[in-house]
Amino acid sequence: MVPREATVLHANAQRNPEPKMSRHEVCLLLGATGVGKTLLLKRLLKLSLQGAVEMDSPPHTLPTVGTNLTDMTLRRKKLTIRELGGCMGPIWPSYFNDCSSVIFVVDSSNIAQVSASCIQLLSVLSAEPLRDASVLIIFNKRDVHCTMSLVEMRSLFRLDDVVACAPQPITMLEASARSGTGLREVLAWLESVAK
Ligand SMILES: Nc1nc2c(ncn2[C@@H]2O[C@H](COP(=O)(O)OP(=O)(O)OP(=O)(O)O)[C@@H](O)[C@H]2O)c(=O)[nH]1
Ligand SMILES: [Mg+2]
Repeated sequence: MVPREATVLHANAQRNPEPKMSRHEVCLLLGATGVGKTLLLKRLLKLSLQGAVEMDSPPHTLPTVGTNLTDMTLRRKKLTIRELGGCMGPIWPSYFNDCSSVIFVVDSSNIAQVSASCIQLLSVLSAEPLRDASVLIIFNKRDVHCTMSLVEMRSLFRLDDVVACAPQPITMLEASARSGTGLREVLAWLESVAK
């Protein structure tokens, strides 16, 4: 049996949606399997707590089967980040109602997966409950060699048109959850959406 990340599994989320979370703002962390969401979350939490992260060997992660909730306090504002495992893709929309922001992670080193991720991104951006959400697209794994440049990816997948047509305010960032590049910018974006 495949070991799994310790998560809260809501397999019946469509039939029995969770009660509304009134605690804090919720930011959804979405993206295909293996793009680096859990590692990113671990790094961001450490960075928010310690102000710096030692980028030695990255902590081990396992595929998230279910959801992974992390509370953060950013400049005295509370934010809950809810990672939805890539394998949960078909039921992501069950979680769209109670969030105010979305981070969508793309593995920019996996060119075969990028086009599928862009299609997934389009369906997220066109979801009615997310109409007013702030959106951050992270091109992760920029530490891996031989990846396409962000300019090439934007042009190949017409990302500038996608962003221009979307109703949401969208920010795009390059990052590496492994090396730490771009994580401060991600944290600054989270601070801007936390209330
Ligand atoms: N080189 C490199 N590897 C990364 C980076 N981010 C994550 N990884 C690795 O990618 C693998 C998958 O990372 P996870 O964080 O578990 O991926 P995930 O998006 O949470 O996957 P699911 O939970 O299955 O949806 C792990 O081996 C990570 O160490 C990065 O920026 N660079
Ligand atoms: Mg995960």
